[in-house]
Amino acid sequence: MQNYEVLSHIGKGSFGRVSKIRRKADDKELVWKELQYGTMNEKEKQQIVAEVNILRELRHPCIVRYYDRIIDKKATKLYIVMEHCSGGDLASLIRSHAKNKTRADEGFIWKVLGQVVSALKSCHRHREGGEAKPILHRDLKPANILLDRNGNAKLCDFGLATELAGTNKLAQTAGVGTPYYMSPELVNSQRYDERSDIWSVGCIIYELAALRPPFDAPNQLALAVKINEGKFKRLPAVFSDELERTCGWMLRRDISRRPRVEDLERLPHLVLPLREAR
Ligand SMILES: CNC(=O)c1c(C)[nH]c(/C=C2\C(=O)Nc3ccc(Cl)cc32)c1C
Repeated sequence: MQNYEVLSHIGKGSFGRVSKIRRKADDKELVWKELQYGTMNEKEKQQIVAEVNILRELRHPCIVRYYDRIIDKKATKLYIVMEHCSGGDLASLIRSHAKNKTRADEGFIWKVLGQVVSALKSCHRHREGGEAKPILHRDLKPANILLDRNGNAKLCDFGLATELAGTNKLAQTAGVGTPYYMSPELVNSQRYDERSDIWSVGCIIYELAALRPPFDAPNQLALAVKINEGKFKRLPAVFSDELERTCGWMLRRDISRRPRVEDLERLPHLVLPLREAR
């Protein structure tokens, strides 16, 4: 703890408070997520251990970097030290556009989609010791997509991530938020897989364009009905048919008709321009 100085409290992750800190050795600005494990049950403690292990295993430019973990046994607190992203999170950006009655640029939206798909590919296609070991995020939402100082997207908060694909488990949403981004199979506690994360990405990209989620309701029961109906308004006319079609593809109710990361990578807007021949 003495190696860091707390600068400010900047948000709330799953299970804990997020603070901006300074590493005294080199003045580097980082964050830590503070977790009070003394009041956690065994399942929550296992989830925290899983989150740290997953963060340590995943190294990707579009996933917030893990630096360190500190255990304060006296206070029964765990601190996970990670990369600071000065651009904040997409939820704040969406709120700001809605407040100022402005729209996100379509090019930016495609860039965010490309970077999130790239990050998810490193999760869904994770391998360990030559064995496929897919990692599902399971809690993708605008607040869990951060922006660095150059406006590049970074996935964060693997607090509900799991290394088990396809188990018939309902995501235990630790937060109290309304599950706007939950797929039909999770809502109906049916079998799910990596394409449940893709549904959430569809909701996020839709909301970044429309400034409201595709499925909205005053309570969780009404929201579940809307998610199962699967009907949502067309994006504002300023956005291209291709963005509209791509959101519709990710928001297919039938999980087998939804794209996987490789399908999305082939979208023309996501094929990164080849470097000019030198
Ligand atoms: C309005 N939001 C902010 O100002 C903000 C900023 C500048 N950074 C963050 C959050 C994180 C940040 O900068 N790095 C992080 C790593 C892990 C997690 Cl769970 C969260 C963060 C936030 C919420």
